Amino acid sequence: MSGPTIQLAGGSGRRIGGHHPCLIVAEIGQNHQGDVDIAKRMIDMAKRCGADCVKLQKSSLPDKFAGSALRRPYEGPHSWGATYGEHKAHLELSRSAYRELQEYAKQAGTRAASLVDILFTASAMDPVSAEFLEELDVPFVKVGSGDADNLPMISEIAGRGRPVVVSTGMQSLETVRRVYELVLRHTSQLALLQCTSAYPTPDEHVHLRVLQQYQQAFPRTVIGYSGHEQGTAITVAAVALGAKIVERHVTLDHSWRGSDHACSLEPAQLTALVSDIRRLELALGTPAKAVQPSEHACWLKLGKTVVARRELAAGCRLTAADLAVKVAEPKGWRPERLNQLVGRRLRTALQADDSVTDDVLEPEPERE
Ligand SMILES: CC(=O)N[C@H](C=O)[C@@H](O)[C@H](O)[C@H](O)COP(=O)(O)O
Ligand SMILES: C=C(OP(=O)(O)O)C(=O)O
Repeated sequence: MSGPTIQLAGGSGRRIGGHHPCLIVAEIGQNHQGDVDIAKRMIDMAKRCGADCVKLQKSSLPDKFAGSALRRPYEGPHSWGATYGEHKAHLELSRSAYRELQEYAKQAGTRAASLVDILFTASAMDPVSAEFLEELDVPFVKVGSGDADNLPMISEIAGRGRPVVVSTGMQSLETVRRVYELVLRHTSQLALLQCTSAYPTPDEHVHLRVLQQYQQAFPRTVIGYSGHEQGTAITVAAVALGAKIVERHVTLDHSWRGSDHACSLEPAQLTALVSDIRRLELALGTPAKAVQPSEHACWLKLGKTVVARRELAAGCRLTAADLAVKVAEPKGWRPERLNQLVGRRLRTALQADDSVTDDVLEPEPERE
């Protein structure tokens, strides 16, 4: 069974889920440090490393945060202002910057000498930003974990029919089920991502097996993974467990100021992640067990065959004690059929270690 798929919007023509390659999303988030030029460098980096999509986080600050949250002091090594409001204002890119970056992403393929562009989208951090992303005609709207229980906003987004990808950090299975049922009332274009919202996430809090739980509990949707752990191995494993979208924060430098850099992938890691996922997809193959053409050379060199255990005269009737299993030339009878040789008569004499081939045997007597 190939499983549900989503047709991405915005003219990309791409599908995700089913047998389609895993969509690899490079989450720029706010790692652009509030600087459009860094965001552009990150788009080019993501394209060069082979990611399918870049993603930012769009907020309208007074719509995402109450005054109390904007006024709270925010001091520390990752802060860009004395209050959380100042910090977030520094990191928020304007609507015109988003338009500029969307155009820039459209040309990313050309700059990387590739025929394929990189998809560009963002998470809608509030309903006003969700409307803006609709205007931008993004391939899908991302709903981050902080909004996974924001059913009013999710309902509005799903009502517009554009594919929606919901991360489910900080949520219970019951909440995720509500999201699933709500979105499916509007559209089938839904993906649910297992996520743990801890930066970085301790390995024991990742729970990749939730992917299997989601596949069973939410069979009509595409399942994926948004990771905040360190390194790439766990995200590759998520694909082995069936994730059809993976999202990871990316950075140009782990040591930069900002809460997300520590769990973000630098370019070499992103390249390795993409290459490992693509190798894994090939390696997952099909459930059909079959001898592969590439195994032939090994079989010729090391495959076993039935041989004479000792010198045997022409005309003798073979017993199990006459036969052994060894690597030999030429290939003769396969060891799994050794029992069928017992009672057969030899047409030609054999030396010890000679292969038992069809042409050393008298024809099998006709059965009555
Ligand atoms: C839950 C959620 O939105 N998480 C986002 C996505 O993973 C994060 O990127 C946050 O925006 C980021 O960690 C916030 O950091 P600060 O509070 O230092 O701006
Ligand atoms: C918070 C976000 O995502 P996640 O919950 O997947 O980290 C986001 O995309 O803005």
